[in-house]
Amino acid sequence: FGSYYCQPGRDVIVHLFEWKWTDIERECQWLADHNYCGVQVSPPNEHRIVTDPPYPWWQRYQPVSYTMNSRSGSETQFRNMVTTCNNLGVYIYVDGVLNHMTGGGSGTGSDGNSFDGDSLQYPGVPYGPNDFHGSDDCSTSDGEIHDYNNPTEVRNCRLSGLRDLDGSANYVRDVEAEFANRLIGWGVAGFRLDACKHMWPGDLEAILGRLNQLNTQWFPAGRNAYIYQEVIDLGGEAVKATEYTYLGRVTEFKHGQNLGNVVRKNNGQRLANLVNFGEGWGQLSGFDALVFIDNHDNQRGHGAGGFGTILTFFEANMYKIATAFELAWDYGHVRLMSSYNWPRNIVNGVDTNDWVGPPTNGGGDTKDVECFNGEWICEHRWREMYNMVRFHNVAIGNPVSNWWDNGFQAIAFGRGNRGFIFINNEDFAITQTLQTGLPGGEYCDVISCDNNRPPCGNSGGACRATVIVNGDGTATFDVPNGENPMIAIHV
Ligand SMILES: O=C(NCCCOc1c(-c2ccc(O)c(O)c2)oc2cc(O)cc(O)c2c1=O)[C@@H]1CCCN1C(=O)/C=C/c1ccc(O)c(O)c1
Ligand SMILES: [Ca+2]
Repeated sequence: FGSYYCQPGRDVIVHLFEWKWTDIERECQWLADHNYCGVQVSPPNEHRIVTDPPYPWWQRYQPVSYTMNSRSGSETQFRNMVTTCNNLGVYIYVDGVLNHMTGGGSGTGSDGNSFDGDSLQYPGVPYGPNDFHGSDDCSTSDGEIHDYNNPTEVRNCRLSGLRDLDGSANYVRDVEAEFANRLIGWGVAGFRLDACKHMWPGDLEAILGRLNQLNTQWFPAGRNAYIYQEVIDLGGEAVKATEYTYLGRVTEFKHGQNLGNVVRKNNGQRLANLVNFGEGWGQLSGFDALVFIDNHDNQRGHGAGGFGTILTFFEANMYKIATAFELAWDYGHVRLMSSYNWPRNIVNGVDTNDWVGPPTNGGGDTKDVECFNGEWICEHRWREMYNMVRFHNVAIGNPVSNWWDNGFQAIAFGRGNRGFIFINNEDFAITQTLQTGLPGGEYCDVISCDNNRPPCGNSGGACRATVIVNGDGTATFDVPNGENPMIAIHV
């Protein structure tokens, strides 16, 4: 389940976090025009409506049932989005929350179904007490996870109060597989499975074994759903990401942590050290890894070294450096984050507003997306991002080549004869003549310009001088420091 299907020349997926289905449907034309492979969407099934704090983003991660009315829209809107996007060759990956239901307390979900977390009643499914882990599965006094060095506790006890489903029960496995198969029938291409660290690999295996193959209206016959499992493994815990790689891909959280530390120059880290970035840094095999700079949770300061490590749109210049490297490098399946803005307020290392949900008119609705209006960040639409997606696509299948570094904070490397990038994270400009491996000719810097070949397109005056590659493949790079300290060229 670790291999994925993209239209030719496409590869990168983007997480349109908390976008409504109607907005994603509209965005798929632009995503097709810019050769993105697909979109990760927020959990589409019925979720709790949390009012204290008011409508936090993590209410989506408290399922009430598997019916399809959520903050992002209705079943019809979801199915229309899948059809429109699939017809454009932009595929949909669903965020599946299979480990748990809600926390304690009772109420009504986003699709009008009641629930009672205290008595373990979810009539919208239906689930009852028998479908959850109990004291014979979880041995802690309060039923909560406390010891992350106890793999049974991590799987069978409650994660921050969330009612923990018994994934060993055939009924639970059948119900969850039926939910996934319903979506597969509509044309969904795969799933991001939430909180897999808290599920037994064997239980996940049983659910995946129940999945149908993808809808042949859009996919070749015999293709399995693409599966990537969220396992937050930064080392130091009993549960390892490698326990899940036999089932599909696994999120590699060390990737964003390492790149954040290197680009921030934390504890003497150097860009030159990236020469063997990937498995050489103790990360998963690139063929098992789903990689990213930040995700919806750690962009809010949770985990992975908190605010001093993970890079986000708040640190835009460093974020673009890390993303350009990630897209030019040849490791893992890349997922870009696309965020909404919120009033970050760090007090004693914690963001007091880390719960804030997407832009709303109040009352837990979500406003229509308008990129760059101060509310929706749309990182995937930043020129530096979508132009490096094109670099990434052009370079697919070509090895890293012609590596150069200055031993410190400046590097350059190519991808066969397809592309070449120079990244200068020093605090001074650098001029260097290097072997690029590219055919001779005139190239535009795709970081600052619109096009890869003249006419470069001025992109608001940002476009820097062109790069002349000589017949022998050498070229001279004049790379500034500071804002966008990179030059990237490709055929
Ligand atoms: O302080 C919080 N949580 C306690 C810290 C535990 O963090 C959580 C982890 C978590 C954190 C670190 C780990 O190493 C780990 O194995 C699990 O995974 C979740 C997954 C969910 O589907 C729903 C959740 O509420 C959580 C969660 O609370 C706040 C308030 C409740 C939601 N939440 C949160 O912070 C919500 C976080 C969250 C929500 C969805 C995610 O997919 C995710 O990765 C994190
Ligand atoms: Ca569990």
